[in-house]
Formats: sequence, C-alpha cells, structure tokens
Amino acid sequence: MIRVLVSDPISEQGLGKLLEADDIQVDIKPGLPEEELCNIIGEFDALLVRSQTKVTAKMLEHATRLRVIGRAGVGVDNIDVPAATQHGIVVINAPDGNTISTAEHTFAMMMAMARKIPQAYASIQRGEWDRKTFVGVELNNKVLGIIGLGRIGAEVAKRAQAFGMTVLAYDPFLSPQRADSLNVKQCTVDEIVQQADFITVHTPLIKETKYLIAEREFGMMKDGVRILNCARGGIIKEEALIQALKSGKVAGAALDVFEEEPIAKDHPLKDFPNVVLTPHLGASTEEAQINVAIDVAEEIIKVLRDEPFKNAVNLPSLPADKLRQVEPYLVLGEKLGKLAAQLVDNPVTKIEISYSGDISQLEVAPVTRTILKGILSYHHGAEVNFVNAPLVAEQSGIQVVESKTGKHSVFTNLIGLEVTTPHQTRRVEGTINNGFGPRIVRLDGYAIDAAPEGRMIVTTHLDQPGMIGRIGTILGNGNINIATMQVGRKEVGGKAVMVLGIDNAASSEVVREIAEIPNILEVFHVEL
Ligand SMILES: NC(=O)C1=CN([C@@H]2O[C@H](COP(=O)(O)OP(=O)(O)OC[C@H]3O[C@@H](n4cnc5c(N)ncnc54)[C@H](O)[C@@H]3O)[C@@H](O)[C@H]2O)C=CC1
Ligand SMILES: O=C(O)C(=O)COP(=O)(O)O
Repeated sequence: MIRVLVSDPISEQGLGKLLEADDIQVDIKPGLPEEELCNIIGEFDALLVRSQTKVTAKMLEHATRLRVIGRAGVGVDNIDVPAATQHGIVVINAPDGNTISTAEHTFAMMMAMARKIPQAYASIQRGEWDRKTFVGVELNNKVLGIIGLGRIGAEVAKRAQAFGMTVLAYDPFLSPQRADSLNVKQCTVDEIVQQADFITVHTPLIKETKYLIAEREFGMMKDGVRILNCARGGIIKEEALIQALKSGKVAGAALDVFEEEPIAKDHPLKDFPNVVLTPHLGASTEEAQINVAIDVAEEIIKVLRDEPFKNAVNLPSLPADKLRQVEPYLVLGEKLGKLAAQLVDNPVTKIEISYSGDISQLEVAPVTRTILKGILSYHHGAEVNFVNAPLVAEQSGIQVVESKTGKHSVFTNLIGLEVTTPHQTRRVEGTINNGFGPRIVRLDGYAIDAAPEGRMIVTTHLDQPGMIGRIGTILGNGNINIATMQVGRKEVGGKAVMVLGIDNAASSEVVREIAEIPNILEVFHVEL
C-alpha cells in the first residue's frame, strides 16, 4: 500500500482523488513537531505540506521510503530542496491555484493600510468615535512599484490600474513585450524605490532577493512611502523597515509574511499604529485551498504511479507533450546506461552521450538523466534515481558531456553512450526501431542487434572457428538456455563481440569457464 502523510492543514475536498484511491492510504496529521515527524516519516512514500511544516535535512535522513514532497502552494522555502534532491526525492508545488487569492489579499492589505481600516475598527471596538486619527490616502493617481512581476505581481498590476494607479515594475525576466501588454513601466529597483508611493514585492525568497529592500533602499525612498510584503519575510529587511517607520520615512506598512513565523509575541512591528499585519493569509481562501490541494494531489498520484508529471521544483520542467515525445527513449537510455556500467571497471571518470537523428530535435534532458541513473545505480544502488542522478555524477567527479549531431547516416534515431574509466573506454549505441522497440545496435563500434532486456553473456573475442560452439557447450552443460544470439565483427579473424540472451543466470563458475576458452578476451554477465 502506498502511504501519504499530510502534515499541514490542506483542504480534504481538494485531496479527494488521493483519499479515494484504492492503492493509497492517506494519514492526515497536521502540526506534528519535527521530532515526531522524524519518527514516522520513514513509513511514507509521499509527504504533503503547506508552509508550516519545516522539511529539514534532518527529517529527510529518516525519510527512507519518501519519493515525493508535494507543496500545496507556491513557495518551497520551508523545504530543504537540495537535501531532497540529494535523497532523490521529487519536490512538486502547486503554483497556479493561489495566485488570485494572494493578489486580492495584497490589494486588501493596500486598501486597509491606505484607509487605516484595522486601526479604525479597533478604535470602534474600544467604544470610540474618532474620525480625525483615521484620515487616509487615495490610491488614485499614486505610483505603485511592483518588484517581481510573476503570476501574483501581474494580477496586482491589473487591479492597481483599475484603481487609477501608475505601475512601475522590476523583474529580471520581464520582456518589454510583456511589460507593454501589462501596461507597466519597466524600471530598475533603484528607480522604483525613488519614484513609488507604494512598493510591493512579489518575488521568491532566494539569495538574490534576501534583503532586496534594506537600509540603502529605504534611504532612497520618498518621504511617506507605503510598503507591502505578501510574498516572503526577508525580501524586505525588517530591521531596516522598523528604523524607517521610526524615522517617519515610511508612512505605513502592510505585511503578511515575516522573517520568523509565527512572529514573536513582542515583535516590534506590532507596536506601530500605522502597520497592518496578517498571519500569512495570502493563500487562505476557500477557493485557493481547494485549487492547490486538487493540483498537488493529482501531481502526487502521477509521481507515485510513475506517470509524467509537471511542476517539479528540482527537475527540469518539460511540458507534457514534450515529455511524451521523449518517453520511449527514457527506457532505452536507462538500459544503455546499465549495459555500459556492467562492461566497464571502476571508477567512471567521463560519460559522453550523443543524440543523432530524430531524437536530436527533442528535449533530451530527461533522457540524459535516465542514462546517468542507469550507469550510476549500478555502483551506487537504489539511492540513485531520476532526481539526483546528475548531482551524484557531479559529486562523484564524473564529467558528463552531452551532444547532438543532427541526422544519422544509418539510423533514424541513435543514442551513443561512451563511458570512460582510467583504464578503458566503452561505447554502446541504441535506437528505437519502429515496430521492434529499443535495440542495442553497436557495441564498441561492432554492429549487433539485440533487445536490451533480461540476462546476457557478452564476450569480446578473436573471430575464430568453434567459438560459438564452445560457449554454447559450456552454457548447455550449466543448464542455461540461449534465447538469442548476436555476433559482430569488423574483419574475418579480427576482434569480435558476441551478445547471447540467456534465460537463466549464469554462475561465476560458468563465466570463468567461458573466460578460459582460448582467444576469449573478455566475458561479462550482464543483467538489464
Ligand atoms: N502570502 C502568501 O500566502 C503567499 C505568498 N506567495 C509568495 O509570493 C511570491 C510570488 O509568487 P508567484 O507570483 O506565484 O511566483 P512567480 O514565480 O510567478 O513570480 C515570481 C517572480 O519573481 C521574479 N524574480 C525572481 N528573482 C527576482 C529578483 N531578483 N528581482 C525581482 N524579481 C525577481 C521572477 O522572475 C518571477 O516573475 C512567492 O514568494 C510566493 O511564495 C505565494 C502565494 C501565497
Ligand atoms: O503558496 C505560498 O507560497 C504561500 O505562502 C502560501 O502559504 P500557505 O500554504 O498558506 O501556508
């Protein structure tokens, strides 16, 4: 039974498909402390979180069964993604479902701050009728600076324009065409902080955006500027904001996210009458929670059932149609990798992969991953998978070279794989043959035609009469049935290769006997 742990409050209505699956058992246990999670995580194949569960490297050490972490939302900064990758665990998120909710929350915060609504409400609650203290400002004719014009930033821009605001935007990936179509003026961060009346950030929290708005930027701002953060705590430096609020440079701030969450009971930001705070509520609408839960549940099921999935944070993203095109090559690639790994000694220092013919027109990154997985899992075992194979190669100091060579003179498509160790270089080549599926078509340049499956005896030998007979006799005496046979040579009497498909495993005794036949150069017992 596949087991899924849901460790944050996630809409059960949205999780429907997971809860209904016959082969999946879902445990819903929100709010467990890290130690408890460490104790139980080893029982689960999938973990579903929002932003509260901290998926730490320590927890992942215990996650021996875990294949996928699903984030019902956008930001994955509560997940140690490098550690997940190291363990070969896919991390997926649900980036689309909460965009509108978060844009609307940003707007609600902007208006609440501009019109001091929470403060006025609190005063009414206290029994007061104070109209002087709560004079606000209009949004109309004001300049809004948006830093990070992705999904949420763009929705905020549209709403701001409806309110008569001029929008300036900075995003390193914003094209002039997109800026035009959103009717925003493309600016630098410095230009935004100098010109805007309201500044809102909608970037991820990454190295480049940590403290993007700090003392220097506050120093450049207009007096009376208003600041919003509904993205991530730490994009705006809290200490610098506090100083700017104290000095009066900043007239108001509206924050949904904080450097530490939950915030401390005596957090200094709570003391300012012109600051509006919410406890990370951007995505907290009924609609968004159902949307993200549906998206992440569907994706998790696909990962667990080995079906193509999207939205992986730690894998190259490929649209479903592009992934479908390379799917047949994934199997061939892994088999070629496994074959090559069993034909070379250790340690592998270089892996060269060349794609020719039809496949050279496709997105081959996933194929390269399966080839690496095929090679590396032979030595590193099950801990190497599609997710961490490139990282394991890099950490093992293996040079990986990928090339595309366009049309091939013989094959409509061909994957060439050359594996080098300090003592040897071995080359295997394979194709997808219409109607015959994956085939190994060359071994060290010798033409053969073998299906890459099952057990095989592979030899290199001198092309002399009686070779096949002698090997056949040894296998026969060992009660091993030969299913298929392929021999390749370049010239009569020269070096040749033989690939024998066998029905049952050959013992080391049998392999040794074959190796002792005169003019046998090498014997390999290969399992694909
Ligand atoms: N408060 C809440 O409950 C929620 C917060 N969020 C947060 O909002 C943020 C934005 O989410 P989405 O719009 O969905 O993401 P997105 O990926 O669509 O947009 C992020 C944008 O930031 C831009 N960016 C990256 N580096 C940048 C830099 N150095 N300077 C300026 N821009 C940069 C990217 O090019 C991208 O366009 C994320 O941090 C997400 O975690 C998202 C949903 C709910
Ligand atoms: O999706 C995001 O990035 C969010 O910040 C939403 O967080 P939440 O799922 O509400 O804990």
